[in-house]
Amino acid sequence: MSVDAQPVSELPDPRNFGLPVVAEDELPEELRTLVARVHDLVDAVAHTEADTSELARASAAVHELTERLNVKRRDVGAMLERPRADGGTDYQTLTNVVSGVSNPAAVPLVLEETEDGVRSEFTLNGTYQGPPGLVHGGWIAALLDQALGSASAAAGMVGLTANLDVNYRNPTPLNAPLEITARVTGAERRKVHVSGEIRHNGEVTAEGTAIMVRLVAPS
Ligand SMILES: CCCCC/C=C\C/C=C\C/C=C\C/C=C\CCCC(=O)SCCNC(=O)CCNC(=O)[C@H](O)C(C)(C)COP(=O)(O)OP(=O)(O)OC[C@H]1O[C@@H](n2cnc3c(N)ncnc32)[C@H](O)[C@@H]1OP(=O)(O)O
Repeated sequence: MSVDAQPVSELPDPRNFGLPVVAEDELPEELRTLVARVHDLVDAVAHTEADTSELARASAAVHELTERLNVKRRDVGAMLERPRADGGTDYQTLTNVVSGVSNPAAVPLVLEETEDGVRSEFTLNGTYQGPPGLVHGGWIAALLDQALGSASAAAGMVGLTANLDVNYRNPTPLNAPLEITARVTGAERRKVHVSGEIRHNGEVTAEGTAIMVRLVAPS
């Protein structure tokens, strides 16, 4: 495969796409704590066997809380801006459902840059259940999509997924340590070819390839 697309050193500025940007240090620690607690709450609700009066009390409390938080809402599409170790700037969608820092539904997946791409270790609780005790295949695809897109972005080539191909090799367990890795394998014009895997105890449970099509900032 030919590699004739030169990676750009800087990611495109989301402001050029009309998106609001939030600096990482503007994000209060209290929000991060709330996100982590609501993440645990979802798992608790999914699995609770509390009695009906307890359920009614919890339901009223959550409803009241939702109304309070909705009084002041962030724009959809807000991007989180943070400095990179190499002096550049990294951007992430703040509410991304797989890795968004402010999204309690997110895994959350914290992808670190490696020599050849990106990598993360993570564990999925019962919220992500598909077959009994196993991770839902759609979420496996979402995790791979995120890692593949991040590998492309880490190489300076931010794009949208045009094509995603996933093979499920072995069941992916809940509540067990998992590893995800992804890298760019080639690029031609605006197409970026990426591949990645999810592993449990070193064994591949799922692998994926994708074609990301690089974004062109509006002029
Ligand atoms: C939105 C602004 C964001 C600003 C961001 C700034 C900074 C962000 C920084 C970091 C982000 C970090 C990480 C990102 C991590 C994860 C991302 C998650 C990824 C997703 O979750 S993303 C959601 C799902 N995704 C979509 O929502 C896409 C819907 N779709 C489209 O929006 C268009 O379809 C598009 C844009 C894909 C292409 O459209 P287009 O008009 O721009 O390009 P065009 O058609 O000319 O194709 C150009 C070349 O791609 C080939 N090509 C096209 N389609 C193909 C296909 N299906 N299969 C194989 N090849 C294909 C053609 O054959 C041609 O190839 P060739 O050069 O060889 O002729």
